[in-house]
Amino acid sequence: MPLSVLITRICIRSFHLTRSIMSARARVQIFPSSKTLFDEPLQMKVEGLIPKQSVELRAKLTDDKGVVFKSSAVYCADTSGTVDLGTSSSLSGSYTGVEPMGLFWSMAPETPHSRLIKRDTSSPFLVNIEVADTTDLGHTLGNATVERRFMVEGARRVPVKFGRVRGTLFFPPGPGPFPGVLDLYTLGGGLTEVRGSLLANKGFVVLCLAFYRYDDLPKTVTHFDLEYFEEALTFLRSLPEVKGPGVGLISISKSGDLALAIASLLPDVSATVWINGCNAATVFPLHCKDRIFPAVAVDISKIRINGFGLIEIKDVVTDPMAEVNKASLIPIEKANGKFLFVASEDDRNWNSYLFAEQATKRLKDHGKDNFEVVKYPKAGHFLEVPYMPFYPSGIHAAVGQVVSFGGNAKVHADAHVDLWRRIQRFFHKHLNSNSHKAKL
Ligand SMILES: CCCCCCCCCCCCCCCCCCCC(=O)SCCNC(=O)CCNC(=O)[C@H](O)C(C)(C)COP(=O)(O)OP(=O)(O)OC[C@H]1O[C@@H](n2cnc3c(N)ncnc32)[C@H](O)[C@@H]1OP(=O)(O)O
Repeated sequence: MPLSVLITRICIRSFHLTRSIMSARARVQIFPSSKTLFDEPLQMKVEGLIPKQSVELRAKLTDDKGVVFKSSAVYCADTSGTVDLGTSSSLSGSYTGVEPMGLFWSMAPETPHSRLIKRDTSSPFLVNIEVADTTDLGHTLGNATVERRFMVEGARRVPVKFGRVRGTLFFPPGPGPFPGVLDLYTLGGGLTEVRGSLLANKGFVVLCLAFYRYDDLPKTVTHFDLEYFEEALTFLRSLPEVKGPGVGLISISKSGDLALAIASLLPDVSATVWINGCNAATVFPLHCKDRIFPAVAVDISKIRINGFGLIEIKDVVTDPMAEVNKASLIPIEKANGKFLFVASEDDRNWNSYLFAEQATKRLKDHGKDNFEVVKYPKAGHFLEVPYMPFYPSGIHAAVGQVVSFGGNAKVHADAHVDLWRRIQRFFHKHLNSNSHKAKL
């Protein structure tokens, strides 16, 4: 190698070395604290950088199934050597622009098509934040660990085995009584505690209910029985901490039709949140004493492959209003409580937007106005809690293969934040609670 090239290389290396030594003490500041609830925003600042230094911020967590979720964003420090995520723009990476919580909602799984899994919400997620030089040396300049918790101090998590009922109960701190909410998740079975544990922090006793493939519940099902949900509601209402008689329901996807049936056919359900569900029984028949709601017909010729090579099943569930599906429709006009229908306009799992329209038309046709509707343009199927990593595709429990769930990451993340406020407001309003209202 010619001497001049060698000297140039040594100079470049020592320049990078000096830069990284100079900024090795970059401080990552987290406000209000490095220990926050999963659904709480936080502010992050990196100080002690070289003025105008280009850095990459990286976030990483490992979920309860061992899947690593990561995000990164490139920033340019200001003239005082600071990157403030509340005001600085990400120039490239997992997101661009000013996104104070971008490092959280834009995390993507290393194992493609994975959903962030938290099995036991009594422990937090630990998110590692790293600040790295963007030069080819890529030195770590600073780091921090952020704890994202699911339960406030004093909240209680109690696994439930009562009669046939299986799930987990979450109690807010204090003696109560609090309004009760039954949380139903989606197809695939198991138990999902994330939404329920966070909702309990807002002043509700929440029973996250498993309905199959969990503990000693059946591994597979051929139909659902309304009586199981009745047993769960009776149990929830019987708790001294629960203010009755009216309770709330929250559902998503497949459990949307279950929630409509529970609210319409069982007594004392005062408020039902339906997120991207259907207005007719789906996938499995629903047995309700002597009445059976058959599953709405599917047309698998409607399966298509989208531009990313992913299966799209949006039109596979046929129109619930079609003659062939009349017996599957849930008679929601029988419900005495209130409904919050939430529909994502880019739901590629099924046409939840149409189903919400049909449900509200049915209520109006029966002279009822006991509902609110919120629609999210460009949001996808899995609407969850704030800052949940976007889940645009995954293995579908009914299809057994990866399907597209739709949505735009940024719009979907904003919908999470907006919806979470609406859900709390809706439950506080209709479940007669005066506590926590001030915060909303
Ligand atoms: C072009 C060619 C195409 C060909 C396709 C042909 C297909 C034709 C069929 C067409 C049918 C079309 C029907 C359309 C109907 C559409 C409408 C249906 C309604 C919906 O859309 S519902 C939305 C669907 N939702 C999902 O799919 C959920 C997303 N997916 C997932 O969550 C997961 O991937 C899934 C599917 C649940 C499976 O994940 P998996 O890893 O297998 O399982 P789990 O992680 O859930 O469970 C593993 C294991 O852990 C136990 N478990 C669960 N929770 C807990 C807990 N909290 N604590 C402890 N243990 C837990 C669970 O019981 C499991 O134990 P096992 O012993 O059973 O392994």
